[in-house]
Amino acid sequence: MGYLQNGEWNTGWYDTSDGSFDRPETAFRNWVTVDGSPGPSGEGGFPAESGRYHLYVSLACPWAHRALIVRALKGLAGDIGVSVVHPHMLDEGWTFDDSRDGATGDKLYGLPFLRDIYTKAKSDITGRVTVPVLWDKKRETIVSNESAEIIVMLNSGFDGIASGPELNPEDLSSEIERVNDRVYPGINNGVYKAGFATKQEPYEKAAKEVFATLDWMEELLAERRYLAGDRPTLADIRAFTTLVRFDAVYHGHFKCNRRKLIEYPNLWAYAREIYQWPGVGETVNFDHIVQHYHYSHDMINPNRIVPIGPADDWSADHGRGAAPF
Ligand SMILES: N[C@@H](CCC(=O)N[C@@H](CS)C(=O)NCC(=O)O)C(=O)O
Repeated sequence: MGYLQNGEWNTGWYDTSDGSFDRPETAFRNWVTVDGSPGPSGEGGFPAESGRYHLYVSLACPWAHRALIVRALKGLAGDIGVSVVHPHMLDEGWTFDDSRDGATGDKLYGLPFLRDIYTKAKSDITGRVTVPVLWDKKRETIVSNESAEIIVMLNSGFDGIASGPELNPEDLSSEIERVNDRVYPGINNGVYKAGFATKQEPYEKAAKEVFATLDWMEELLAERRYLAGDRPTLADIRAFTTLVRFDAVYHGHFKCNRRKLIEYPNLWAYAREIYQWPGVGETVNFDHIVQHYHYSHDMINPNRIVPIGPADDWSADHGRGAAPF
């Protein structure tokens, strides 16, 4: 674990001296658009082109996982390449060690560390070195390292190249926003707030919020098939990457242990359905997920014992009918 300061690597963990974890802002906020015009933030000059962009991901990371799922659902696997880091994130940060199954090394430049991709984009950069990264091979720079925006680009910035379902439909936009505004603080970031807390009070506040949010989602799914309505949207992808890690990692390692995902009938069937959509199961790597968290966070798990894990059956029939696409 560490961060870049003026392009130099420093080892160090987040400042949690007040007992709570605050997620830092993201550095690169440009957008791929159909014609290269600027998006809602950053600068323009990143037009959609097959073969031009590359994703750097960890298969352990829920934020990177969002991008991998949308890439798969939008039929972009042949247009956007992927490099996968090693699941252990220690003093060097994310590395391109390819010795573990599923880790690919840096397919573009053969660099040793993900931080080298950040300094290649900006030699004097200050900030954390996070996944996912959407890289532009032509301009040799980072387009974006904000997953919430990368998935919107993959859904709609590649029109004419992408196929597959519309995951950000205009008519559901206010519901998508309403759901995201609850799911992000409640569970996506909420599990981290519980897990990284170093004092009792912030831990309890976050953990209770996790379960209040899961209870709310469980009830919502009794009324509608997907979180924002009758069709799957980016809100479901954003929820799924937390749900799929829940029993394996967040329940134990992050102390979100009031209930397991499999104890919520609607949520568990819903999560299994998404897992079983064409292309999604292939993006889930439980070995990287379980290894990463238990091995990398030595302030939570100093002996690096990796638990044997639950035996949740993700391929069991979900009973919710045919896949929507
Ligand atoms: N806001 C970012 C957060 C990404 C993020 O925090 N990724 C984690 C892995 S799950 C990471 O790379 N952490 C490394 C670090 O913080 O140094 C996004 O959603 O893309």
